[in-house]
Amino acid sequence: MLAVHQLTYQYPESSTPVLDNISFAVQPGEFVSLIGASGSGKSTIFRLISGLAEPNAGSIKIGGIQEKNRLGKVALMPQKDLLLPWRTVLDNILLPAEIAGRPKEEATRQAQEWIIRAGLSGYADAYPSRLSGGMRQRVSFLRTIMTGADVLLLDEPFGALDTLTRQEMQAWLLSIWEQLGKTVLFITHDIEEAVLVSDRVLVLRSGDNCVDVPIGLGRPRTKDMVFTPELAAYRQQLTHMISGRERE
Ligand SMILES: Nc1ncnc2c1ncn2[C@@H]1O[C@H](COP(=O)(O)OP(=O)(O)OP(=O)(O)O)[C@@H](O)[C@H]1O
Repeated sequence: MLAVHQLTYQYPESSTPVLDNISFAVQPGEFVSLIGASGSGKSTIFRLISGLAEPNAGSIKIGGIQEKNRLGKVALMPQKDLLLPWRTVLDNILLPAEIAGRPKEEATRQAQEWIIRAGLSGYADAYPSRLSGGMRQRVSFLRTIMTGADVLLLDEPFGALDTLTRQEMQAWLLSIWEQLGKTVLFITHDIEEAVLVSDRVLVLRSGDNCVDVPIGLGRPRTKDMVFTPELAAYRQQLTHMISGRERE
């Protein structure tokens, strides 16, 4: 579904490339996390995949096709929810449909259905200022899926949430992902979260290619899995990989 091949990128202001010869692939319907030290280039990969910047070398294919304009095929959910404060929940969610010129009635029906399935019943006409952090992220996610894109790029969506809300949102995201069947690439700083939600974890290390770690935990995932020895072993392996200690 998504194939990144020998990607290299250097910011014009910088003297060294932030990404050097990075390759990985994500299969249709997979949930893959991207982890790595701060500054290793995770958000830059998202900028390149979503077409906000062009790589210096390498290729990005969606569904086997390399196209400059990837809008509509991939959707980016940024760290900050960027909800428009003057629009209601429903109107925020409808924004991508409006931009794409989709018929309003059909898009509204779809958005209202998602509002119910996402546990936001009764909030369609509320303004973002009335919502909790977790609710804002749900609205932001629904807006992302209303683009109709097959590949969703989620850039640390739960980074600003407290632990309990974060656990709730992880379970929520997995249940929606199971209904949607979309391909997800997910950036997180939280190794436990990466293991708990993913089929595979990609570890990005500055000046190195990324390492692919398949996660053999069964599905559905439950929050109690964080207490299992399997998860503890993955946590240790990934922590060592990020810090480079597995080479010692
Ligand atoms: N617009 C820019 N111009 C120049 N350098 C940039 C720009 N944006 C990011 N960088 C640099 O590129 C490197 C990678 O940044 P990026 O945001 O992709 O990393 P990240 O892994 O997502 O980091 P974090 O985990 O802290 O969000 C960093 O050293 C950063 O300072």
